[in-house]
Amino acid sequence: MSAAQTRQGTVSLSGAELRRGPRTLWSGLDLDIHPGEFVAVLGPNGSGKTTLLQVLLGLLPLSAGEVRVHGEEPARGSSAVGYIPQQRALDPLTPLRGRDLVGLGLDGHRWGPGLRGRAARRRQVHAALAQVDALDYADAPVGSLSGGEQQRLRVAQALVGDPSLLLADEPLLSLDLARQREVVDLVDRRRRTHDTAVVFVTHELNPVLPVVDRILYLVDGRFRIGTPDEVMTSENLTELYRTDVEVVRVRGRILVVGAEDAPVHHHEEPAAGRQEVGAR
Ligand SMILES: Nc1ncnc2c1ncn2[C@@H]1O[C@H](COP(=O)(O)OP(=O)(O)OP(=O)(O)O)[C@@H](O)[C@H]1O
Repeated sequence: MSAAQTRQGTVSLSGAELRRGPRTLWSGLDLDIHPGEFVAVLGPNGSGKTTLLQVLLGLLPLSAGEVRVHGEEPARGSSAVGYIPQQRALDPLTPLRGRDLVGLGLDGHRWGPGLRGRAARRRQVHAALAQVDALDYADAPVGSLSGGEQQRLRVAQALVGDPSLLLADEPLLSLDLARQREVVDLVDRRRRTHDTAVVFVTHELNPVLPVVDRILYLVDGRFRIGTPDEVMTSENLTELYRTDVEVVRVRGRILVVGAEDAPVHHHEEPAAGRQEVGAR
């Protein structure tokens, strides 16, 4: 990576605007995301979180402003960007093994045919499976695996191309607390060991709170960007939701009261050993 690209950050949005039909999802968005940084994207349904990932993937152009990923316009199929799409249940009858699913993350990238390409590919898939501790079930049909095991494989699929930017769209959906923590830990470990920048769309802030650096909170065209302590205040959320909202901190967790669709988990029990707020 060149010095200019490093200075610019992994992701750079300036004056970014996205309109869909008559709606402006967001505008005037300035955000630089640095190598190794963990950014959580929060917001109610339809606030444009997935759309933001689509822009960073090069699938959707901005309506106005500029976006750069690694200093360049985002390009579809870049191996420098790993993507965990929103979870769809895998067909229980799908004939894929875990190993095959992870290998799909390499297709369309850099492996040519031939023996050397195949051996390198096998090594790469093995390393990604090892990174998420999924070697034990790598040869089982994916449809027979638990939700948590399937999610580990999706993380491995996103990491197999050795990306320097990881985009994750609600990767905690329908996982229990222990599995949520495992996925968050895997992603956190990856960005610490490889300096991979992370953009993590989530409805549940508390599971990522101990690892998150900054939050982008989108509500109906308005947004706030900052550390959890900067963003998660009653004043900010009252302004964003345009209704009285109270943000309460209880035993290191953040509860949002008053905005019915606020994407923060209200009911989970605190997890032992994870009491700190936004601390790294
Ligand atoms: N192809 C499209 N054409 C027009 N509008 C669209 C299109 N795709 C999405 N939208 C609209 O853009 C808005 C933002 O959608 P997006 O999926 O980004 O929201 P989100 O914040 O990810 O929501 P959720 O939490 O429900 O996943 C929604 O109102 C959606 O209906």
